[in-house]
Formats: sequence, C-alpha cells, structure tokens
Amino acid sequence: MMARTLSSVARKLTNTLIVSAPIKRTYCGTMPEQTQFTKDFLFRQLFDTTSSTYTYLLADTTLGEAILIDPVIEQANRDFQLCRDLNLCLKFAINTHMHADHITGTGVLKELSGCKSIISKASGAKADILVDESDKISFGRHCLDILYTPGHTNGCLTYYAPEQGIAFTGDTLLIRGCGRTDFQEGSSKNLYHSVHEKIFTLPPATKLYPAHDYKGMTVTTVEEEKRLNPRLTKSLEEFIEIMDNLNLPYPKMIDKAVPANKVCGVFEVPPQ
Ligand SMILES: N[C@@H](CCC(=O)N[C@@H](CSS)C(=O)NCC(=O)O)C(=O)O
Ligand SMILES: [Fe+2]
Repeated sequence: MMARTLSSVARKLTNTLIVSAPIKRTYCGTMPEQTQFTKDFLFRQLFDTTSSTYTYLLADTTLGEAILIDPVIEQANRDFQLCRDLNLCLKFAINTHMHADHITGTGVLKELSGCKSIISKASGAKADILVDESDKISFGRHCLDILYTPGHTNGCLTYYAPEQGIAFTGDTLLIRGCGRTDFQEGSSKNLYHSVHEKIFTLPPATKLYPAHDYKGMTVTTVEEEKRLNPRLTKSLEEFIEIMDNLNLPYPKMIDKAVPANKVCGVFEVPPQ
C-alpha cells in the first residue's frame, strides 16, 4: 500500500515536472563569461579526505614544468607519482600559508623530486624561497602573481594566474565562507580588507579555488562570492561580530602541524 502510494506520488511529481516546469533556457542573472584554460595549461584539483584539503597541480604541458599548491604530507607520494605519470618535472611545492590542521607535503616532496619549497616571508616559516606581494612564480611559460592577503594568518598569500582566470585563495576565502581568525596572528579586520581589496577586485569571472571545503564544493567565482558569501557581503562591523562568535574547536592537529610546518613539514633534529 505504502509502495503504491509512494510510486503514485513520484509519478505525479514527474508529470508535474514534465508538464508544468519546462527547462528555462535563458539565464537572466549576471553570470560573467567563463575563461577557458589555455591549451598548454594543466590543472588538477586533488583532495585529502582526512583534512578536507585541496592540493592543486598546475603545469606547462609543452615544457613539462609543474608546481603543487598546498600539498599534504600523507598525499606526497600520490602527488609525486601523478607528476611522474604525466611526465612532469616538479619545480616548486608551494604553500598559501602555514597550515594549522595538517602537515605540509613540501618537505617530503623536496626529498622525492628535488623541487624547491615556497612560502611567504611573513609566515615566519622556513622554505627554500620566501616570497612577497611583488614576486612572481614561474613554471614553463606560465606565471602566478602573488597577492598578500593576511587575516586568517599573518602570512597568507593568494596565488593568481591572470591568463587562466584563476586564483588560489588558501584559507583567506573559502566557498561561501572564509578562514577563521582566532589563532596564528589572525585578524578579522585584515581578512575583510584582504578579501575586499585584493580578491573581490579581480575580474568577476575569476575562478577561486580554496585550500579547504567541508561541504563538497570545489570552485567558486569572484562574482558568486561578492553576491552570496554569507560573511563577506556584510559590513566590516558585522563581519567582525560573526568572526568573534564562530566558536569553532581548534583543529585537532594544531599542536603538531604548526611546529612541523614552520620547518617545511620536516622535523629537524636539533644539533647534539
Ligand atoms: N575540524 C578541522 C578544522 C576545521 C577548521 O578550523 N578549518 C579552518 C581551516 S584549516 S586552518 C577554518 O578556517 N575554518 C573556517 C570555518 O568557518 O570552518 C580539524 O580539526 O582539523
Ligand atoms: Fe589554515
């Protein structure tokens, strides 16, 4: 009886959908035109399920040079093997900031591939190359511009590839959210200014790729976040109030991850 009732409801719904809800073909909103990747640009979004971290592999497919953004130590072998499978030489392993929730894979990747590690000067962490806003990171003919976007931590960077219309926001801007500001010299005011002045001023169609997502989302755009971000569409005062009341528990790994990430994810034995 129940099964029959359910199936008749389903049939009714289907009929209703078919009969009275034709697919709307004209988009009436303000969605900006999407930028396509150039033919010689490789993009892979990789995921670590334990920490919900995204790692990004980018490469110049003509010249075979690659970089990784925000690699996770437990996935370093996976990421290195992917580079080998695709015949790519890993030039740089880069962090958007000194992570608090997982150990970076940059130290292990250096050992595996001979790549150089990169982080911001302001992070206070060790790496082969310390970068700042005016610097650029090149791989093959491709290039990442560096935007200094403090707030989640004092050393947060956003990496921007203008030709591809993409930016890697780390934890500064998450999809419909943003990084917390309650540790590692976090500042809600700085984060608000970083997002409004550095990220929201990029072209509206710019695709934004965060370091984490906890809801299964993968990508957003400047236009979407300016319109829909529940925190960053508010005034500065309202934003600070929201951030002061998040009441999130500290990341489980924080006490292990931060000291490890200060030294590129490789614990150094102090001299005896
Ligand atoms: N539960 C996770 C940590 C979750 C968390 O705090 N995420 C950070 C980014 S990693 S530093 C964050 O900024 N979240 C903002 C938010 O609104 O969720 C763990 O235990 O590792
Ligand atoms: Fe973080």
